[in-house]
Amino acid sequence: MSAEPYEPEFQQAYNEVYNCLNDSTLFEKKPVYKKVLPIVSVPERIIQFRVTWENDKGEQEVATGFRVQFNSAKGPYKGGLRFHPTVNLSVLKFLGFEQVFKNALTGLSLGGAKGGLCFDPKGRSDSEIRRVCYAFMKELSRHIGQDIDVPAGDIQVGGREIGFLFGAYRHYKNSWEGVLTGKDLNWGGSLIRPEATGFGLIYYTEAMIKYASDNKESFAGKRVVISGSGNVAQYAALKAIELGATVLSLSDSKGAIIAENGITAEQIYAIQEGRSAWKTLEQIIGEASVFSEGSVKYIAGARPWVHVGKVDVALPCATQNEVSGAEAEHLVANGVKFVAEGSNMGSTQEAIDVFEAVRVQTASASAPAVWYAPGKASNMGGVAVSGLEMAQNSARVQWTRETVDAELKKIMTTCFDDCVATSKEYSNESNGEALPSLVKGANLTGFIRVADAMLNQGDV
Ligand SMILES: NC(=O)C1=CN([C@@H]2O[C@H](COP(=O)(O)OP(=O)(O)OC[C@H]3O[C@@H](n4cnc5c(N)ncnc54)[C@H](OP(=O)(O)O)[C@@H]3O)[C@@H](O)[C@H]2O)C=CC1
Ligand SMILES: N=C(CCC(=O)O)C(=O)O
Repeated sequence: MSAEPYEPEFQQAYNEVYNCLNDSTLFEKKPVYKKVLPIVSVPERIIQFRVTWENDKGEQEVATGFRVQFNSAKGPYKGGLRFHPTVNLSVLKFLGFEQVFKNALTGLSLGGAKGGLCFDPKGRSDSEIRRVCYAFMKELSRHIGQDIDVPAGDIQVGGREIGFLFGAYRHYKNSWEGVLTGKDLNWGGSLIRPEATGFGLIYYTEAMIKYASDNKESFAGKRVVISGSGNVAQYAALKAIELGATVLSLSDSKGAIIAENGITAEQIYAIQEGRSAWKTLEQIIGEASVFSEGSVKYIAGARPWVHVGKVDVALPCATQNEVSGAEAEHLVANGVKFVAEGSNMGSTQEAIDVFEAVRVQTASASAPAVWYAPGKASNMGGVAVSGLEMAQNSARVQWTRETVDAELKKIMTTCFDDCVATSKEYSNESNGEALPSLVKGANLTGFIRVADAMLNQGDV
């Protein structure tokens, strides 16, 4: 498929799905699906709009906003909003395309979408962020609704932004409805939603560890390298520590922190607090008392993958294409056994090829192997709990923390089982001893569910 204009991120996301479907027996066993891919890879609707506001200096600023409503065959459009200067149509089409199949993997009635604004909120006041959110929602509110399209957070869209966006929608539409997820607990939010992506990533990875070790191993004692230091990275690190792992790193766009003896929960809370004031990791570890003993080092301009020694688990939790082919080779050389993405398309195709090549070459499932999970499966916990928030909103109730966490864990482990089963069902690999391919299993499972809905409803 040649995408015009040049859209490298979307092309990469499309190629991954295309290659997984073609490198399996799916089209041989069920030829009807061949005609679906060209259709499902075109968004149902793309909305692009001007956003303008007064900044803190009283100057008028302008930026371009988007909402890519990719597919609604399985439910209302559902997906995050990203506020970042790298936001463009290629990035949002890749994110929306991933979201279609990710949301299908939850087993919930959710379509796929993604949106955002080409804008850098860093260092801006709450008041200016509010003005931006109201200006953004002034247009977006024409195109969304609890049964139409339900946005949520993503990079640099967190609880504060969801609050302003929700208030804007309520004022513009005179309607209180579950039109956004990630809301505050005091007005329709769900317990566990802030933690959901990170916790779900750990639950999925735990399922990988247990399967590959015949239930003999868990996170306990594992050395874990994590990138990012935002919402996903923080809660993935906290849950990994709770399960007995040693978290060796976190990072941001300026550099990485490395702790050979592990980062503590208290240090993660200090990072959480510092980031809310737009502080960088370097500033935080230089100022917060919990870092004063000096056991954590900062490396400017670095990603953590090549700065940790022996490692068992790698969890990319920052942004797309944050693990290169060379970094993947370094991780494999340093003993990594499990790679699971918290970020969307966190690994380059070259990195995926490295991980998958080691998996296939493995003589037997019990031998040391590298097992890679794509974000559409392993980071699906966020949108899954968003779906649970929508269910609570529809029933006008709020479930307990334990209920939501148990449901999240069940959704993640069921998704893992589905990926394994589908990979085995449509495998064309001769090495029957190798671990199943989770990237193929995830893409085929999500695609089949969406394709069946589209075929049933006359989309194809
Ligand atoms: N929030 C959610 O519900 C979900 C998020 N995701 C994905 O997880 C990833 C992280 O999202 P989230 O934690 O919510 O976002 P946050 O904004 O909370 O944190 C993002 C982190 O990634 C870093 N980062 C962002 N862009 C870049 C870049 N271009 N280069 C290097 N580092 C970068 C940020 O550093 P800095 O602060 O310096 O910019 C920050 O540490 C994204 O890929 C997102 O799409 C996936 C599923 C659900
Ligand atoms: N940013 C998210 C969360 C989307 C959602 O909760 O609707 C993602 O799944 O990438």
